[in-house]
Amino acid sequence: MIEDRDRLASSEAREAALACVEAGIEAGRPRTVVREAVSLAGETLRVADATYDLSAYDEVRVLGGGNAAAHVAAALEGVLGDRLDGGVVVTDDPVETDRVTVREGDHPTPSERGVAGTRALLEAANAASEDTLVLAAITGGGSALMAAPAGDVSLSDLQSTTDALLESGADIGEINAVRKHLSALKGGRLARRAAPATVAGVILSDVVGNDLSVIASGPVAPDASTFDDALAVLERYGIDAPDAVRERLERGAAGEVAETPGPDDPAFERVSNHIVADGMTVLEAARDAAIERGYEPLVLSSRVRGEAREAATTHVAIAEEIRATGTPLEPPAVVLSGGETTVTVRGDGSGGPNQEFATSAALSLAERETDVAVAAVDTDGIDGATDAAGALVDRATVEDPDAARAALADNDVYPYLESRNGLVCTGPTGTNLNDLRVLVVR
Ligand SMILES: O=C(O)[C@H](O)CO
Repeated sequence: MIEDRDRLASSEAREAALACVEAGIEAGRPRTVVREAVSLAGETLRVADATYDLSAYDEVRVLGGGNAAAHVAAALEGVLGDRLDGGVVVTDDPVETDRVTVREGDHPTPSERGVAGTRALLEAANAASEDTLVLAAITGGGSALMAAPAGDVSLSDLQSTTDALLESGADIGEINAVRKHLSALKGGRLARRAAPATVAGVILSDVVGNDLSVIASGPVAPDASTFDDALAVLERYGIDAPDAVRERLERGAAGEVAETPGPDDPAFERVSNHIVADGMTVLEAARDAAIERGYEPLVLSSRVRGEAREAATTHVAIAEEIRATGTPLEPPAVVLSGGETTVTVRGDGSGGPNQEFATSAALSLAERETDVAVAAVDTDGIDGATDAAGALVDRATVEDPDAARAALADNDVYPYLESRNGLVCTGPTGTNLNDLRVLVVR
């Protein structure tokens, strides 16, 4: 899965870090998690801990979107066979499917083809009736991919607002509070379209804490955020949004545009959402891979957030303590964490949160001459808007600390890591379960 793996695995610690990354991503693939969570026995469809009697429905359709949505659709086809009637998903990682129509969109910035695919998705939702069972295939990346600008908001308004939000350092809950209030689908509006169909969400979470209303902006989940919240996010991060965006949000805050549906909305009477994989799925598999190689594992948290370069120095401090005093565990050890760090973009380069994490970690390791291998990847294989999943570094990565500092200052770590043979490239992995960080302490 990892390109040029032999070159990257130049020491035992680096090899172990790559093995943990591969095991984590593999465990989070839709074909693995869907087959575990969804099964069919006669007329009874099980989705996680819920069961659905298929004889009660005229049709079963898959509707949804996200980086891994086509893989989820294909896995559902594998389970349901000819009991599945069709459906539509919007994704940037298409795979061949027999019954479900796969429409391509773009991520992280929404695009024209994403809007067209989402239109088809909304039409399919409108066509659902009370005799339809909708399996909602929702995965991370869905907010950008399922683009449905509402009211007078244009696609280009949506694009510039999305780009500004992504560069602002706002967290995903804040970003999606805005996106939900500019959309005809997000914030539970897809469920409203599909009502009175029965909806079973088959969800892969890339959101820390698994808030259903935030994952892919919660197309089939009740939404507690408001137009006021969305305006507050623009204010907090100084986002200069286009006029149509600001006008819609202000009109909504004044009660002139309907709010997103909340938990008491009848649209959710027949909706249940099931998280079939999340960051912990990845961490547990990475932990098992570490144990197999004779390392003592420490799963720090699946909820690490904040500025990537700062999170890195804390992670390195933990590895340093393990080496120096055997606290909280004796080496050889593997420290693992998940979650989603962010980058506040001040420069004008290319990179992503995992690449900035790795560069900052490498700088700390070089400064302290600490012998630890650090891998940091986005499990979808796309860190930031680059073709790298992340990076693998150790203290030898940084020969010239000023060059590493300059790359961080300019948010331009991709070329720096490329020149230091640090980039980890996987291509799109078919899943999206947030970040994975692995520190191998020998
Ligand atoms: O699409 C999104 O909103 C993010 O990936 C979080 O799910």
